[in-house]
Amino acid sequence: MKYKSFLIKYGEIGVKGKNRYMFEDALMKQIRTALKEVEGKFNVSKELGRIYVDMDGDYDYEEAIDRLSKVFGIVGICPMVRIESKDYENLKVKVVEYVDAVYPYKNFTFKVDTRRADKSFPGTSESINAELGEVILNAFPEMKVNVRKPDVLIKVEIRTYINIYSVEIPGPGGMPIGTNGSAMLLLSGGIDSPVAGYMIAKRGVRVEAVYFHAPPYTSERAKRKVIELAELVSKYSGPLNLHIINFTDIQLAIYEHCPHDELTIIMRRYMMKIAERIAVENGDQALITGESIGQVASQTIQSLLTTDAAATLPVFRPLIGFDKQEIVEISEKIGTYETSIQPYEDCCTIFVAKHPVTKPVLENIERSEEKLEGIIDELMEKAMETKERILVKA
Ligand SMILES: Nc1ncnc2c1ncn2[C@@H]1O[C@H](COP(=O)(O)OP(=O)(O)OP(=O)(O)O)[C@@H](O)[C@H]1O
Repeated sequence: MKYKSFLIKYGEIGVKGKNRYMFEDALMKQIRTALKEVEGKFNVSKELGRIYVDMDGDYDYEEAIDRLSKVFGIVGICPMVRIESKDYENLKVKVVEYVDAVYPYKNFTFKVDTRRADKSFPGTSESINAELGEVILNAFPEMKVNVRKPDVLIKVEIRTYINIYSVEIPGPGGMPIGTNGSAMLLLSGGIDSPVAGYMIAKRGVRVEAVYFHAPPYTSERAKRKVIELAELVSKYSGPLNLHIINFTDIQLAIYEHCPHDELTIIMRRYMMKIAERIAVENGDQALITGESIGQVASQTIQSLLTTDAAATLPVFRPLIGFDKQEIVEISEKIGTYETSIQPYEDCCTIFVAKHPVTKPVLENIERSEEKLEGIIDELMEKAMETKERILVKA
Protein backbone atom coordinates (compact mmCIF):
# COMPACT_ATOMS: atom_id res chain seq x y z
CA MET A 1 0.00 0.00 0.00
CA LYS A 2 1.30 3.43 -0.93
CA TYR A 3 0.79 5.79 2.00
CA LYS A 4 -0.03 9.42 1.36
CA SER A 5 0.82 10.62 4.87
CA PHE A 6 3.17 10.04 7.77
CA LEU A 7 2.51 10.93 11.37
CA ILE A 8 5.75 12.07 13.00
CA LYS A 9 6.14 11.35 16.70
CA TYR A 10 8.62 13.39 18.66
CA GLY A 11 10.03 13.18 22.17
CA GLU A 12 8.29 15.02 24.96
CA ILE A 13 11.40 15.88 26.97
CA GLY A 14 12.25 19.55 26.85
CA VAL A 15 9.26 20.42 24.72
CA LYS A 16 6.73 21.29 27.37
CA GLY A 17 5.30 24.74 27.79
CA LYS A 18 6.41 27.82 25.94
CA ASN A 19 9.35 26.20 24.11
CA ARG A 20 7.23 23.61 22.43
CA TYR A 21 6.51 25.56 19.24
CA MET A 22 10.21 26.36 18.81
CA PHE A 23 11.05 22.69 19.05
CA GLU A 24 8.27 21.78 16.62
CA ASP A 25 9.25 24.46 14.11
CA ALA A 26 12.91 23.43 14.24
CA LEU A 27 11.90 19.82 13.71
CA MET A 28 9.67 20.72 10.75
CA LYS A 29 12.54 22.66 9.21
CA GLN A 30 14.87 19.66 9.56
CA ILE A 31 12.24 17.34 8.09
CA ARG A 32 11.85 19.65 5.08
CA THR A 33 15.64 19.78 4.61
CA ALA A 34 15.90 15.99 4.79
CA LEU A 35 13.07 15.46 2.29
CA LYS A 36 14.52 17.96 -0.19
CA GLU A 37 16.84 15.19 -1.34
CA VAL A 38 13.98 12.73 -1.95
CA GLU A 39 12.05 12.34 -5.18
CA GLY A 40 8.47 13.55 -4.69
CA LYS A 41 6.49 16.48 -3.32
CA PHE A 42 6.13 16.74 0.43
CA ASN A 43 4.14 19.02 2.63
CA VAL A 44 5.06 19.28 6.32
CA SER A 45 2.44 20.64 8.71
CA LYS A 46 1.52 20.55 12.37
CA GLU A 47 -1.51 20.23 14.55
CA LEU A 48 -1.50 20.35 18.34
CA GLY A 49 1.01 17.71 19.48
CA ARG A 50 1.37 16.17 16.02
CA ILE A 51 3.52 16.75 12.94
CA TYR A 52 2.44 15.36 9.58
CA VAL A 53 4.17 14.81 6.27
CA ASP A 54 1.78 14.59 3.32
CA MET A 55 2.84 13.44 -0.10
CA ASP A 56 1.45 14.96 -3.24
CA GLY A 57 1.57 12.32 -5.97
CA ASP A 58 4.25 9.68 -6.38
CA TYR A 59 7.35 9.59 -4.20
CA ASP A 60 10.21 7.29 -3.19
CA TYR A 61 8.91 5.57 -0.03
CA GLU A 62 12.14 3.80 0.96
CA GLU A 63 14.22 6.92 0.54
CA ALA A 64 11.70 9.07 2.42
CA ILE A 65 11.70 6.66 5.37
CA ASP A 66 15.49 6.41 5.30
CA ARG A 67 15.85 10.21 5.42
CA LEU A 68 13.21 10.67 8.12
CA SER A 69 14.74 7.96 10.30
CA LYS A 70 17.89 10.12 10.53
CA VAL A 71 16.21 13.37 11.58
CA PHE A 72 17.07 14.09 15.22
CA GLY A 73 14.01 14.80 17.33
CA ILE A 74 11.87 12.15 15.65
CA VAL A 75 11.11 9.13 17.83
CA GLY A 76 8.71 7.39 15.45
CA ILE A 77 7.46 7.57 11.88
CA CYS A 78 3.96 6.17 11.40
CA PRO A 79 2.74 5.63 7.84
CA MET A 80 -0.95 6.48 8.15
CA VAL A 81 -4.24 6.82 6.37
CA ARG A 82 -6.12 10.09 6.87
CA ILE A 83 -9.86 10.27 6.51
CA GLU A 84 -11.31 13.72 6.04
CA SER A 85 -14.95 12.73 6.64
CA LYS A 86 -16.13 12.32 10.22
CA ASP A 87 -18.91 9.96 9.20
CA TYR A 88 -18.90 6.92 11.51
CA GLU A 89 -20.14 4.43 8.90
CA ASN A 90 -17.46 5.64 6.52
CA LEU A 91 -14.85 5.15 9.26
CA LYS A 92 -15.89 1.51 9.65
CA VAL A 93 -15.44 0.91 5.92
CA LYS A 94 -12.07 2.65 5.91
CA VAL A 95 -10.73 0.72 8.90
CA VAL A 96 -11.51 -2.57 7.16
CA GLU A 97 -9.91 -1.32 3.93
CA TYR A 98 -6.85 -0.25 5.92
CA VAL A 99 -6.39 -3.64 7.58
CA ASP A 100 -6.87 -5.42 4.27
CA ALA A 101 -4.35 -3.25 2.45
CA VAL A 102 -1.64 -3.29 5.13
CA TYR A 103 -1.86 -6.94 6.22
CA PRO A 104 -2.19 -9.44 3.36
CA TYR A 105 -2.07 -12.33 5.90
CA LYS A 106 -4.69 -12.06 8.60
CA ASN A 107 -3.68 -14.70 11.14
CA PHE A 108 -2.63 -12.33 13.93
CA THR A 109 -4.13 -10.84 17.07
CA PHE A 110 -5.08 -7.18 17.28
CA LYS A 111 -6.63 -4.46 19.37
CA VAL A 112 -8.17 -1.15 18.33
CA ASP A 113 -6.93 1.84 20.32
CA THR A 114 -9.03 4.97 19.77
CA ARG A 115 -8.16 8.49 20.90
CA ARG A 116 -11.18 10.77 20.69
CA ALA A 117 -9.54 14.21 20.78
CA ASP A 118 -12.61 15.65 19.00
CA LYS A 119 -15.21 15.23 21.72
CA SER A 120 -18.05 16.03 19.34
CA PHE A 121 -17.53 12.66 17.68
CA PRO A 122 -20.27 10.26 18.89
CA GLY A 123 -19.58 7.53 21.48
CA THR A 124 -16.64 7.01 23.81
CA SER A 125 -13.16 5.73 22.99
CA GLU A 126 -14.11 2.37 24.53
CA SER A 127 -17.34 2.04 22.57
CA ILE A 128 -15.55 2.92 19.32
CA ASN A 129 -12.80 0.36 20.10
CA ALA A 130 -15.43 -2.32 20.61
CA GLU A 131 -17.44 -1.47 17.50
CA LEU A 132 -14.47 -1.15 15.16
CA GLY A 133 -13.06 -4.39 16.61
CA GLU A 134 -16.27 -6.14 15.78
CA VAL A 135 -16.39 -4.74 12.25
CA ILE A 136 -12.83 -5.99 11.64
CA LEU A 137 -13.63 -9.45 13.06
CA ASN A 138 -16.69 -9.71 10.85
CA ALA A 139 -14.66 -8.83 7.77
CA PHE A 140 -11.71 -11.09 8.64
CA PRO A 141 -12.81 -13.98 10.87
CA GLU A 142 -9.28 -15.44 10.96
CA MET A 143 -8.12 -12.45 13.03
CA LYS A 144 -8.44 -12.54 16.85
CA VAL A 145 -8.67 -9.85 19.49
CA ASN A 146 -6.05 -9.76 22.24
CA VAL A 147 -6.44 -6.73 24.45
CA ARG A 148 -3.43 -7.43 26.67
CA LYS A 149 -0.69 -8.28 24.18
CA PRO A 150 -1.87 -7.80 20.61
CA ASP A 151 0.43 -8.50 17.66
CA VAL A 152 -0.95 -5.36 16.03
CA LEU A 153 -2.29 -2.23 17.70
CA ILE A 154 -4.57 -0.36 15.33
CA LYS A 155 -4.58 3.28 16.34
CA VAL A 156 -7.51 5.48 15.43
CA GLU A 157 -7.10 9.16 16.29
CA ILE A 158 -10.15 11.35 15.93
CA ARG A 159 -8.88 14.91 15.60
CA THR A 160 -9.49 17.55 12.90
CA TYR A 161 -9.40 14.54 10.60
CA ILE A 162 -9.20 10.87 11.46
CA ASN A 163 -5.80 9.15 11.42
CA ILE A 164 -5.43 5.38 11.19
CA TYR A 165 -2.05 3.76 11.71
CA SER A 166 -0.52 0.64 13.21
CA VAL A 167 3.13 0.68 12.24
CA GLU A 168 5.80 2.80 13.93
CA ILE A 169 9.25 2.95 12.38
CA PRO A 170 11.78 4.14 14.99
CA GLY A 171 13.46 7.52 14.58
CA PRO A 172 16.85 8.44 16.07
CA GLY A 173 15.49 10.44 19.04
CA GLY A 174 17.48 13.42 20.31
CA MET A 175 16.69 17.09 19.65
CA PRO A 176 16.22 18.86 16.30
CA ILE A 177 19.37 20.45 14.88
CA GLY A 178 19.41 24.17 15.56
CA THR A 179 17.77 24.02 18.99
CA ASN A 180 21.04 23.97 20.95
CA GLY A 181 23.62 26.26 19.38
CA SER A 182 26.59 25.23 17.27
CA ALA A 183 29.99 23.64 17.74
CA MET A 184 33.17 22.85 15.82
CA LEU A 185 34.12 19.18 15.41
CA LEU A 186 37.78 18.23 15.01
CA LEU A 187 37.26 15.55 12.39
CA SER A 188 40.06 13.11 11.61
CA GLY A 189 39.82 10.04 9.43
CA GLY A 190 39.45 7.70 12.42
CA ILE A 191 36.54 5.86 13.98
CA ASP A 192 35.97 8.16 16.94
CA SER A 193 35.51 11.74 15.77
CA PRO A 194 32.60 11.05 13.35
CA VAL A 195 30.81 9.29 16.22
CA ALA A 196 31.53 12.24 18.53
CA GLY A 197 30.06 14.63 15.94
CA TYR A 198 26.97 12.46 15.58
CA MET A 199 26.43 12.37 19.34
CA ILE A 200 26.64 16.12 19.85
CA ALA A 201 24.49 16.80 16.78
CA LYS A 202 21.92 14.43 18.28
CA ARG A 203 21.48 16.90 21.13
CA GLY A 204 20.31 19.54 18.67
CA VAL A 205 23.71 21.20 18.17
CA ARG A 206 24.52 22.35 14.65
CA VAL A 207 28.01 21.07 13.85
CA GLU A 208 30.68 22.11 11.46
CA ALA A 209 34.04 20.41 11.12
CA VAL A 210 37.73 21.08 10.67
CA TYR A 211 40.28 18.63 9.27
CA PHE A 212 44.05 19.16 9.43
CA HIS A 213 46.05 17.58 6.68
CA ALA A 214 49.77 17.57 6.01
CA PRO A 215 50.50 17.26 2.31
CA PRO A 216 52.63 15.69 0.93
CA TYR A 217 52.87 13.50 4.06
CA THR A 218 49.13 12.87 3.91
CA SER A 219 47.49 12.08 0.58
CA GLU A 220 44.57 13.41 -1.43
CA ARG A 221 42.84 10.08 -0.74
CA ALA A 222 43.14 10.62 3.02
CA LYS A 223 41.44 13.98 2.52
CA ARG A 224 38.77 12.39 0.32
CA LYS A 225 38.10 9.89 3.11
CA VAL A 226 37.46 12.70 5.61
CA ILE A 227 35.10 14.45 3.17
CA GLU A 228 33.25 11.14 2.84
CA LEU A 229 33.01 10.83 6.63
CA ALA A 230 31.64 14.37 6.83
CA GLU A 231 29.03 13.39 4.22
CA LEU A 232 27.98 10.41 6.31
CA VAL A 233 27.68 12.56 9.45
CA SER A 234 25.65 15.10 7.44
CA LYS A 235 22.98 12.48 6.81
CA TYR A 236 22.08 13.11 10.44
CA SER A 237 23.38 16.60 11.12
CA GLY A 238 22.13 18.14 7.89
CA PRO A 239 24.47 20.01 5.51
CA LEU A 240 27.70 21.02 7.24
CA ASN A 241 30.73 23.15 6.51
CA LEU A 242 34.02 21.25 6.46
CA HIS A 243 37.12 23.43 6.80
CA ILE A 244 40.40 21.93 5.64
CA ILE A 245 43.65 23.37 6.95
CA ASN A 246 47.15 22.70 5.71
CA PHE A 247 49.06 21.85 8.89
CA THR A 248 52.35 20.73 7.33
CA ASP A 249 54.52 23.74 8.16
CA ILE A 250 53.35 23.86 11.77
CA GLN A 251 54.09 20.17 12.15
CA LEU A 252 57.53 20.50 10.64
CA ALA A 253 58.32 23.43 12.94
CA ILE A 254 57.22 21.48 16.00
CA TYR A 255 59.27 18.51 14.80
CA GLU A 256 62.32 20.65 14.36
CA HIS A 257 62.16 22.72 17.56
CA CYS A 258 60.36 20.72 20.25
CA PRO A 259 61.20 17.52 22.17
CA HIS A 260 60.01 14.54 20.18
CA ASP A 261 58.24 12.86 23.07
CA GLU A 262 55.96 15.93 23.24
CA LEU A 263 55.19 16.14 19.52
CA THR A 264 51.67 14.75 19.63
CA ILE A 265 50.52 16.83 22.54
CA ILE A 266 51.98 20.07 21.16
CA MET A 267 50.51 19.34 17.75
CA ARG A 268 47.12 18.67 19.30
CA ARG A 269 47.30 21.98 21.18
CA TYR A 270 47.90 23.89 17.94
CA MET A 271 45.02 22.05 16.30
CA MET A 272 42.82 23.20 19.16
CA LYS A 273 44.00 26.79 18.80
CA ILE A 274 43.28 26.90 15.07
CA ALA A 275 39.96 25.06 15.47
CA GLU A 276 39.00 27.62 18.09
CA ARG A 277 39.86 30.53 15.83
CA ILE A 278 37.62 29.22 13.07
CA ALA A 279 34.92 28.37 15.61
CA VAL A 280 34.95 31.89 17.06
CA GLU A 281 34.87 33.43 13.57
CA ASN A 282 31.73 31.43 12.88
CA GLY A 283 30.03 31.99 16.23
CA ASP A 284 30.37 28.41 17.49
CA GLN A 285 30.19 27.95 21.24
CA ALA A 286 32.28 24.79 21.75
CA LEU A 287 34.79 22.36 20.26
CA ILE A 288 34.17 18.62 19.87
CA THR A 289 36.76 15.82 19.78
CA GLY A 290 36.56 12.04 19.66
CA GLU A 291 38.82 11.43 22.66
CA SER A 292 38.15 8.99 25.49
CA ILE A 293 40.12 8.56 28.71
CA GLY A 294 43.23 6.43 28.35
CA GLN A 295 42.70 5.28 24.78
CA VAL A 296 46.19 6.38 23.75
CA ALA A 297 49.06 8.34 25.34
CA SER A 298 47.60 11.64 24.21
CA GLN A 299 44.32 10.82 25.93
CA THR A 300 45.39 10.31 29.54
CA ILE A 301 43.71 12.71 31.95
CA GLN A 302 46.91 14.78 32.14
CA SER A 303 47.10 14.94 28.33
CA LEU A 304 43.48 15.94 28.01
CA LEU A 305 43.98 18.70 30.59
CA THR A 306 47.03 19.96 28.72
CA THR A 307 45.08 19.95 25.45
CA ASP A 308 42.14 21.75 27.09
CA ALA A 309 44.42 24.51 28.33
CA ALA A 310 45.14 25.47 24.69
CA ALA A 311 41.53 26.51 24.14
CA THR A 312 39.20 28.86 25.96
CA LEU A 313 36.02 27.41 24.47
CA PRO A 314 34.65 24.34 26.26
CA VAL A 315 35.73 21.05 24.66
CA PHE A 316 32.96 18.46 24.34
CA ARG A 317 34.17 14.87 24.40
CA PRO A 318 31.02 12.77 24.22
CA LEU A 319 33.02 9.50 24.04
CA ILE A 320 35.01 10.21 27.20
CA GLY A 321 33.77 7.14 29.11
CA PHE A 322 33.29 4.77 26.19
CA ASP A 323 35.26 1.63 25.38
CA LYS A 324 36.52 1.22 21.83
CA GLN A 325 34.02 -1.58 21.21
CA GLU A 326 31.12 0.64 22.23
CA ILE A 327 32.34 3.38 19.87
CA VAL A 328 32.71 0.84 17.05
CA GLU A 329 29.12 -0.29 17.59
CA ILE A 330 27.78 3.25 17.19
CA SER A 331 29.94 3.85 14.12
CA GLU A 332 28.55 0.67 12.56
CA LYS A 333 25.02 1.76 13.40
CA ILE A 334 25.42 5.21 11.85
CA GLY A 335 27.33 3.88 8.83
CA THR A 336 30.74 5.51 9.28
CA TYR A 337 32.73 2.42 10.33
CA GLU A 338 33.56 1.01 6.87
CA THR A 339 34.91 4.36 5.72
CA SER A 340 36.81 5.01 8.96
CA ILE A 341 38.78 1.76 8.76
CA GLN A 342 40.11 2.47 5.28
CA PRO A 343 43.86 2.56 5.88
CA TYR A 344 44.91 6.08 4.93
CA GLU A 345 47.55 8.02 6.78
CA ASP A 346 46.68 10.73 9.33
CA CYS A 347 49.00 13.63 10.05
CA CYS A 348 49.13 12.68 13.74
CA THR A 349 50.46 9.22 12.99
CA ILE A 350 53.24 10.41 10.70
CA PHE A 351 55.07 12.66 13.14
CA VAL A 352 54.81 10.43 16.15
CA ALA A 353 57.42 9.65 18.82
CA LYS A 354 58.28 6.11 19.86
CA HIS A 355 57.72 6.96 23.51
CA PRO A 356 55.37 9.92 23.83
CA VAL A 357 54.87 11.55 27.22
CA THR A 358 51.84 10.09 28.94
CA LYS A 359 51.73 12.52 31.85
CA PRO A 360 52.54 15.91 30.37
CA VAL A 361 52.86 18.84 32.75
CA LEU A 362 51.42 22.04 31.31
CA GLU A 363 54.36 24.26 32.39
CA ASN A 364 56.86 21.95 30.68
CA ILE A 365 54.82 21.84 27.50
CA GLU A 366 54.49 25.62 27.48
CA ARG A 367 58.24 25.91 27.99
CA SER A 368 58.82 23.65 24.99
CA GLU A 369 56.41 25.74 22.94
CA GLU A 370 58.48 28.84 23.73
CA LYS A 371 61.00 27.42 21.26
CA LEU A 372 58.46 28.22 18.54
CA GLU A 373 58.34 31.89 19.50
CA GLY A 374 59.00 34.21 16.59
CA ILE A 375 57.76 31.74 13.99
CA ILE A 376 54.55 30.18 15.21
CA ASP A 377 52.29 33.24 14.92
CA GLU A 378 53.16 33.63 11.28
CA LEU A 379 52.78 29.89 10.66
CA MET A 380 49.34 29.97 12.26
CA GLU A 381 48.35 32.93 10.06
CA LYS A 382 49.61 31.11 7.00
CA ALA A 383 47.75 27.95 7.99
CA MET A 384 44.56 29.98 8.34
CA GLU A 385 45.11 31.33 4.84
CA THR A 386 45.16 27.78 3.43
CA LYS A 387 41.63 27.21 4.73
CA GLU A 388 39.42 25.54 2.19
CA ARG A 389 35.71 25.38 2.97
CA ILE A 390 33.49 22.69 1.54
CA LEU A 391 29.74 22.57 2.06
CA VAL A 392 29.11 18.88 2.60
CA LYS A 393 25.72 17.22 2.24
CA ALA A 394 24.59 13.68 1.76
N1 LIG B 1 44.01 15.42 11.43
C1 LIG B 1 43.06 15.79 12.29
N2 LIG B 1 42.17 16.75 11.94
C2 LIG B 1 41.20 17.13 12.81
N3 LIG B 1 41.05 16.61 14.03
C3 LIG B 1 41.92 15.67 14.44
C4 LIG B 1 42.97 15.21 13.61
N4 LIG B 1 43.66 14.26 14.27
C5 LIG B 1 43.07 14.14 15.46
N5 LIG B 1 42.02 14.97 15.59
C6 LIG B 1 41.12 15.16 16.77
O1 LIG B 1 41.78 14.74 17.94
C7 LIG B 1 41.11 13.60 18.50
C8 LIG B 1 42.12 12.61 19.02
O2 LIG B 1 42.90 12.16 17.96
P1 LIG B 1 43.72 10.79 18.07
O3 LIG B 1 44.37 10.55 16.77
O4 LIG B 1 44.52 10.80 19.31
O5 LIG B 1 42.56 9.84 18.44
P2 LIG B 1 41.68 8.71 17.85
O6 LIG B 1 41.10 8.07 19.04
O7 LIG B 1 42.41 7.89 16.86
O8 LIG B 1 40.50 9.57 17.17
P3 LIG B 1 39.82 9.36 15.79
O9 LIG B 1 39.35 7.94 15.77
O10 LIG B 1 38.72 10.37 15.78
O11 LIG B 1 40.90 9.64 14.77
C9 LIG B 1 40.26 13.03 17.37
O12 LIG B 1 39.15 12.33 17.87
C10 LIG B 1 39.87 14.28 16.64
O13 LIG B 1 38.77 14.91 17.27
